[in-house]
Amino acid sequence: MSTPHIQAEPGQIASTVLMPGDPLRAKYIAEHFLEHPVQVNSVRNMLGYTGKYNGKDVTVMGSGMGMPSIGIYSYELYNFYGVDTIIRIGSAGGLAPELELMDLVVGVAASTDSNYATQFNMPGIIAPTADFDLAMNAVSLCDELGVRVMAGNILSSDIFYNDQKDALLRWKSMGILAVEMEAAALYLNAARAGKKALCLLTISDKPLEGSGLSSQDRETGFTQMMKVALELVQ
Ligand SMILES: O=P(O)(O)O[C@H]1O[C@H](CO)[C@@H](O)[C@H]1O
Ligand SMILES: O=c1cc[nH]c(=O)[nH]1
Repeated sequence: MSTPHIQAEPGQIASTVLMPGDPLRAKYIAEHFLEHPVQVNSVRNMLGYTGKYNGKDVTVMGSGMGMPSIGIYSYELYNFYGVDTIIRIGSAGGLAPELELMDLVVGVAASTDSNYATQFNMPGIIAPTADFDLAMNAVSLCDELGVRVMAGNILSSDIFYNDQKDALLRWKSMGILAVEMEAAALYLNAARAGKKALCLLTISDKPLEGSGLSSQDRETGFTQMMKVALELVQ
């Protein structure tokens, strides 16, 4: 079996998948953290690897940027490959004043400006949420490791360069901690499939202040988040 976007054979994908947006971040994690990594996907260069971490099977695969992209990959992983848990490990723009570059954020819920949820035809507004145990365990692990972390509501936006200059300020005024571009679709696909998801983020930018990390740091610099995510693998 393969899908239009994933060439892996059945059994080549572990029940837990770590998903950075950047496929080169997936390659970096496989090469630096996994034992015996095997490449299981290269369709569209969306690199995926399966290996072991502390004796446990884990797959690391890119999601691409934005909700249409992670919507495709998470749907296929949950529904065609029997994946149980997807942990997104992404970069984000910090909105909460307490957040500094390289701090971690646990996305307990993902507010959004996207229409992704309309396909589910809910009779109201559904709140895309993380798996509670995964979120709690991630915060505990950060505390144990002495990693600075905040947990709460994040924004999954369709728009990186927004013409509405006050949009982020308005989300910030409602307590949104950070902005990224995938978690809401991931959480909704997990809910629909009856599966688990979490979005862990590293603050790579302070968009309201104009500071940010280099592209190289975004590819390889997020080792604390990578370790926390790998420790969450059951
Ligand atoms: O670093 P990743 O995981 O790609 O996440 C963030 O970075 C990209 C934008 O630069 C978007 O995908 C956003 O969600
Ligand atoms: O969506 C994103 C991701 C990283 N940094 C941002 O400012 N926005």
